[in-house]
Amino acid sequence: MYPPQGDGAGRSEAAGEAAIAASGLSKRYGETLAVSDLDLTIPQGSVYGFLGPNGAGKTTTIEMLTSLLPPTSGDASVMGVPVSERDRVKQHLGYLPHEPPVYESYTAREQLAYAADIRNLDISTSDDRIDTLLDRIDLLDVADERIGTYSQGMRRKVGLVQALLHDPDVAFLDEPTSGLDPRASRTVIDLITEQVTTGTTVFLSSHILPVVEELADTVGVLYEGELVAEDTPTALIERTESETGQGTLEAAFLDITTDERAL
Ligand SMILES: Nc1ncnc2c1ncn2[C@@H]1O[C@H](COP(=O)(O)OP(=O)(O)OP(=O)(O)O)[C@@H](O)[C@H]1O
Repeated sequence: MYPPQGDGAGRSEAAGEAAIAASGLSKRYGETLAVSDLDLTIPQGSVYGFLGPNGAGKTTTIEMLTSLLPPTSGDASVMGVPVSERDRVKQHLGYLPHEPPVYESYTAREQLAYAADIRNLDISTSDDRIDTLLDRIDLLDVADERIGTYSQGMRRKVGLVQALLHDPDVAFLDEPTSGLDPRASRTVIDLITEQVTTGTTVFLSSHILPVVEELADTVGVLYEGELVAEDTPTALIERTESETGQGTLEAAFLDITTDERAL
């Protein structure tokens, strides 16, 4: 963690534990079974690409894994901590949701200082980290301008920095490159790659399949609430290539979510 905080639980204390584990995880909204009997074991320091068509249950899954939404049934843990223990789980997490939680009236620097304060980060080191990350992501020049004046892509980048600020054990990133131009997208991909080299586990949900193909060690495909495929990007592509005739994750995804293959 950056710096060590909370109950002291961190990557070293959770050595050997899966970063994310789920068993029979399900969520029902009335008649809708949004997530059905999901099992996951995601090792520390890996990138898990989480794919699925609109309405497949990705956001619902992420909200259960980040302790924001109680499951209807099943269990899940992050770094060995059950998701029912919200305060403890939150200490391990960074989360970039679909809508980055930022205040329009704050500057990026104020927003990130506020996030650091909430996380009880040491101010002298967090100020340096904020500047380093803002520079890394090409926002340093506008760091003292109000977020209300930012483009959607710039807000997304602030949200990403906010999610990574405390060097989390596990980062849940929902569409980190959505709305970014190719150069900004490349910067974000490189930043995520660097973060993973420090040991952070990334749970990456995105419809931008070339980004998932590049970053993910393992890809899980959710279809109507069920995990219908899980493998390395290469294996998923090879498995479907004879039918699709194309060697891309996008072609594999379209094939898998058309005929709903079993694991
Ligand atoms: N609060 C809610 N109340 C009732 N139904 C919900 C609620 N949230 C989600 N759902 C339903 O659960 C299912 C899964 O939704 P979810 O938002 O998890 O999908 P998703 O994979 O994140 O979709 P997208 O890619 O469009 O963001 C959908 O059928 C959706 O309508």
